[in-house]
Amino acid sequence: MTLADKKCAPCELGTPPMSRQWAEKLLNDLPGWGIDENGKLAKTYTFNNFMDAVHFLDKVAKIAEEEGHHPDMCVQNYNQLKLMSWTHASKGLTENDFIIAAKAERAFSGFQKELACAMP
Ligand SMILES: C[C@H](O)[C@H](O)[C@H]1CNC2=NC(N)=NC(=O)C2=N1
Repeated sequence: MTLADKKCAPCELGTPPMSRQWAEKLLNDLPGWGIDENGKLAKTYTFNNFMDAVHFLDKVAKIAEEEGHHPDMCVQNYNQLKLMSWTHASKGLTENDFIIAAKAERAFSGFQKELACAMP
């Protein structure tokens, strides 16, 4: 089962964060993702315009709500969306963060196809 097919587990307060080496291993399956200066799993997506960034934010928001696991999301530089995920309950990274990232990747490839079809 790929990360994107998994479901997020409920975030139990105090669950220890995953090891750095496990995190590095899972990063191999997530092109363009990294661990930022705050220890969050992060990626910045770039779009053709502001509204595409906002529309993709909405798609990720629906995934997060469905999974009960919510990344920080920042629309920046008018056409970029930065996602930053960590598990508040663990004050660190857990597999949930990688599941959200993998689902965002899958949503992004679908969104790119949608945009290509819409192009005149
Ligand atoms: C009660 C609710 O499920 C929890 O507070 C969830 C909500 N979304 C969450 N999102 C993230 N990123 N980390 C959490 O610990 C978390 N906990």
